[in-house]
Amino acid sequence: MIEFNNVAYGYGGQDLLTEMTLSLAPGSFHFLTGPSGAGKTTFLKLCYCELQATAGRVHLLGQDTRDIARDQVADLRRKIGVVHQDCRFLDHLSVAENIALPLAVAGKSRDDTNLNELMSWVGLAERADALPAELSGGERQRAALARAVIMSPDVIIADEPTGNVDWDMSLRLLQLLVELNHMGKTVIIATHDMHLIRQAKSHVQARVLRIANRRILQAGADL
Ligand SMILES: Nc1ncnc2c1ncn2[C@@H]1O[C@H](COP(=O)(O)OP(=O)(O)OP(=O)(O)O)[C@@H](O)[C@H]1O
Repeated sequence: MIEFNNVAYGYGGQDLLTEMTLSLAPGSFHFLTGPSGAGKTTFLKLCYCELQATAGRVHLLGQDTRDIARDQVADLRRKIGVVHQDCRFLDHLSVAENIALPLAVAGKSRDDTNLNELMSWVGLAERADALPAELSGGERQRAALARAVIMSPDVIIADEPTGNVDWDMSLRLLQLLVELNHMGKTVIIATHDMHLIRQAKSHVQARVLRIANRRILQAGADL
């Protein structure tokens, strides 16, 4: 699903990440951890073709990212839902309209039944008409997750989804991501939160990737 073969990436000519070789299987659940500034967001960007490796090969959903033409990147990204660290919304659109935005961008019609189901699933049915500015941190994260999955992607990437929410909300977000994984989605979550990783153990077979010394280490089969 996601394969790295001796991949390196650096900003401004110096390698931030190097010698990354790994394979994330379809339907797998991975946490990505490591110190602040280690390169977690950078690694995730390589996983959704926001950045191109400066060395080595990255295959996403069977395609070598070097061979993907600019106009094909949008197609690929529709198969990879991303919850960004600083989830941003269009302030003048309602929560429901923001969540449905990827459909409009892709030129697809909006199915209100599906949208309502999705909003209920993330617990935002009552907030459909609210504006983004009126949402709490946890509601924003759940709206961002709903927006990331509205195109039914194969892969969900979440960058610190529980960074600004309390423990109960962290568990709720984790539960949603576990449910997506149980539906067959490949899930990758960057987090500093070791409690969250331990908590996941009883719900999902998760693996941990750790960035240390510019390299990605697989932390073994268990947590
Ligand atoms: N566009 C950029 N140009 C130059 N340097 C960058 C750029 N983006 C990130 N960096 C640098 O690369 C390093 C890794 O950043 P990255 O955001 O990938 O780390 P991270 O592990 O996700 O950090 P955090 O846990 O704090 O979010 C940092 O030193 C950062 O300043």
